[in-house]
Formats: sequence, structure tokens, C-alpha cells
Amino acid sequence: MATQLYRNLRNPAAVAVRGLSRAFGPRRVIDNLDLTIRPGEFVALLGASGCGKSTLLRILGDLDPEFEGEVTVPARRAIAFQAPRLMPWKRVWHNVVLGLPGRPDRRRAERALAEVGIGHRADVWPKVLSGGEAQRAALARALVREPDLLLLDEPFAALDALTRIKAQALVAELWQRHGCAILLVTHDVEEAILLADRVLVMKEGVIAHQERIALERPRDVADPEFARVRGTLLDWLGVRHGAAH
Ligand SMILES: Nc1ncnc2c1ncn2[C@@H]1O[C@H](COP(=O)(O)OP(=O)(O)OP(=O)(O)O)[C@@H](O)[C@H]1O
Repeated sequence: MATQLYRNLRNPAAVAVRGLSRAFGPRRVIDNLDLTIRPGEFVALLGASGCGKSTLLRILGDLDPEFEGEVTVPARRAIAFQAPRLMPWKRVWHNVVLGLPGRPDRRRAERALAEVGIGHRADVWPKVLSGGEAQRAALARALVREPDLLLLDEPFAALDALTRIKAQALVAELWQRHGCAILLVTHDVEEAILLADRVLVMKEGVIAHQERIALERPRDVADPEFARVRGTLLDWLGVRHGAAH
């Protein structure tokens, strides 16, 4: 019989998933999937649209209890989505600490906002923020929880190219400073190779392929090894040229 288990362990893995399945009606979107992520590891998850990446992330974020299998995640985890999902009736600083126990801690929010480069936006309403700033606020809201596991669901997808590059650099920096494990869902193969220790390709409900990225950081897209890994991943995604959209 299938088991549903959330255990909150710090070690030895940040994430341990065994025999995970999730169906919507007759369709098994996740089908007996196994996955381990080490503490502090940066993992990127690629896969065709609709293959179940967000479904997996939602289960790991405790947002979907309707699964079968065994899921072990750290007690402290945070999730950020493509849309920043800020509450329009709370000022930016208040959004950052919303849901934390105790009185809203403005100083704590300001520290987190300063860390993502928008300390000066603490007092404005969310609607005033640019897309890049709103996404930074969402990152601050995740980081203020001091997560051992940060789940990122296409956080840069709606950003213009330049803002996106800056946001990627910020995430790389925050990851190095905080040392949390990250699972990043992205459609962008280059983004995955630039940022991650390991890139997974999800297909037919399982992790069909993985590449360990041995390149030193910061990474160079012109490096022949980068090109080789990109080619292999595009093959797994069924895309030989261009982006994996
Ligand atoms: N609550 C739900 N009810 C019914 N079907 C769902 C539900 N959530 C997801 N699905 C279906 O499960 C499949 C996987 O969805 P999911 O959002 O996980 O894919 P994805 O890989 O994240 O896609 P994308 O890259 O386009 O965001 C899709 O076919 C989707 O329609």
C-alpha cells in the first residue's frame, strides 16, 4: 500500500523522495519518481511544458497533500513562483514577513529587502514595484524564513533579458551566502547550466536524465564543456537548436 509521509530531517539529504506518484484523474503526472537533493545543493529541473515540474515543486513545498510515496523535506522550506504573489493591501516590508510568527518585524523585513537590493522600497505598495523589484521582494519573503530548502518555480520567466541576468546573479550570490539547497524549475537550459550543481530532465513522470555540472563558477557559455552539456540536455528535451520552450 502507498504511504504518505512528510518527515522533517536536516540530514543526510535536504530532499529524499521515494516512489512518488501524483495523478489528476486517469493521468499519472508523476509516476514512481525518486529524487535526492543534498543539503546546500543547487539543482535545476528542466522538462517539457506540462510534464509535472510544478506539481513536484508543490508537493515538496507542502502545497499538495494528494500524493503517494515517501517525501522527506527540511522543516524550513520556502517557495517562490513566477508571479511574485504579493498582497496588494500590505506594504512591501509587511509582505516580506507576512505569516511569520509574532508581531510583524519591520527591521527583519528591511534587512531581507536590503539583501536583495531593494531596501529603499520597504514602504511602498506592491503595485509600485517594477517586475524585477517585485520578484526580489518575493525572494526576500522566501529568504527571511531562513530556509534549508528554497523552491523556485520559474522565478525569472516573466522578466526582461537584462533584469533576468541580474536576478540570476542575485540568486547565485544568495545561494552561496545562505548555503540552502535550491530546486529551481526553469525552461531555460542555459540558466540551468549557469546556476546549478546538477541539472535534471523530467519526462514521463520521472527524472529521465541528470547532468552534473563540473564547470567552475562563474560559468562561461562559450566554454566547450558548457556547449556539450547544453547539447546533451537539448537532446533529452527533444530540442536540438534554440531554447527548450
Ligand atoms: N490541480 C490540477 N488538476 C488537474 N490537472 C492538473 C492540476 N495541476 C496540474 N495538472 C496537470 O498536470 C500536468 C502537469 O502540470 P504541471 O503544472 O506540473 O506541469 P509543468 O511541467 O510545471 O508545466 P509548465 O512547464 O508549463 O509550467 C498538466 O497536464 C496539468 O494540466
